[in-house]
Amino acid sequence: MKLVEARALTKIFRRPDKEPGLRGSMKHLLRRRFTTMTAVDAIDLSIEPGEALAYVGPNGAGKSTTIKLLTGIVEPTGGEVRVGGIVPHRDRQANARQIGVLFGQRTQLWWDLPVRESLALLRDMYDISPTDYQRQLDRFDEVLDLGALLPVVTRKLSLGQRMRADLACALLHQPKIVYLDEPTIGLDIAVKDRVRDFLRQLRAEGTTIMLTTHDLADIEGTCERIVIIDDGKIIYDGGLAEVKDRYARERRVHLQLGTPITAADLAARFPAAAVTPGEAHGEFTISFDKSLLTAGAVLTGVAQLAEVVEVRIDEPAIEDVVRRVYAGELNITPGPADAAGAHPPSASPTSAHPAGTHAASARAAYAAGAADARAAGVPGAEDVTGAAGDVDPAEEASR
Ligand SMILES: Nc1ncnc2c1ncn2[C@@H]1O[C@H](COP(=O)(O)OP(=O)(O)OP(=O)(O)O)[C@@H](O)[C@H]1O
Repeated sequence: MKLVEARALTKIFRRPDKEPGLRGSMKHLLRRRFTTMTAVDAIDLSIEPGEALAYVGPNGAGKSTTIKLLTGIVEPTGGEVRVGGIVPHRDRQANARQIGVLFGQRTQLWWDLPVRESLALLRDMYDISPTDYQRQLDRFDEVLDLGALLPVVTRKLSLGQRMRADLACALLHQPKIVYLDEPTIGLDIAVKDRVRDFLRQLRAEGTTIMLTTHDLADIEGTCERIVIIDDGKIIYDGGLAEVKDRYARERRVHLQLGTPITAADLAARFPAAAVTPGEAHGEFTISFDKSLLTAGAVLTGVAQLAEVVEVRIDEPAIEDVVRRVYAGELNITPGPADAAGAHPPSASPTSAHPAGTHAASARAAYAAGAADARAAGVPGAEDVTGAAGDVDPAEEASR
């Protein structure tokens, strides 16, 4: 049985369209206007128990809203969703027992309490036995070095320490599935590595994981499936390795040669490749499509022309691939494996989307390498709260 099953799941937010200031508020009172925003647009998504899924997309694509729909914090405008057989927004308490959630941008720890007290409160809320509780604390101490953080008041934790404590909170009750929304955001490299190690360990233990991130290094080694969402629609759902294979065919061989040779000599030897000279004398990069040439053939060919002193071969990171998808350079459509496979892409309609311009600007920000489009002022990027207040009150009233 599928653990998560969503069919045509849709969330449309309504935002009051009001001019600023008191005058704007008065006008809005007399004549109420709203702008609608389709944050999640008829997505189909299923997750098997034990799967680790990367859910990626540009700012404003609908990732956090999907997670909120799966947690029950937000009620869908259309479609169906079940997690472990439970409809999340109808039975939030029962759903909470089977899920763990981490929103990297906010904490679920009590701000003025020591971490130990927050965990004890969660223990009581989830009705965890003393033995299970102690076993979990021991485990978190081992993998997250939690012990040192237990007596510290949340507001005194650094961001990295807070994230480790939040991970412990999300997993304390051994949930069936854990949703991790940007678990490495703002962390330094050392703490990121630690969190990534922890994710890999969770994966190895068979925990079902849904991971959203802008840092695609987070998903390598943890997720074998990638779902790409853009403009509220799922535009790709398939294997991570397959995406890399199909859309990341470029290889780069960086060479340091010991014999005087020109880029033109190398280019003449490899007509199917692009040759770029490096800054230092004898340095060259040969780029090619791996379906046309192999790194082995390049090395053999170069060795016939010159002495090879050093070699490095680069594969594109998945981040480059996804960035190209966002930038519209690559047209990802489901391949034969997807069409027949376990994760068919969303059959969502391709109607004009009110978020189009917004998403286009987010795509541009992402494509330009902006790791966080908040810095680029993408609207709505900070407009995410983890509370029930997420649901637009006007929208609720209109139901
Ligand atoms: N409570 C809300 N009221 C109105 N619009 C909202 C609300 N929450 C989200 N949105 C809008 O829905 C769209 C999707 O937002 P969401 O937070 O799901 O995107 P995201 O992919 O998680 O983006 P990010 O990477 O920036 O976190 C955005 O345009 C956002 O402004």
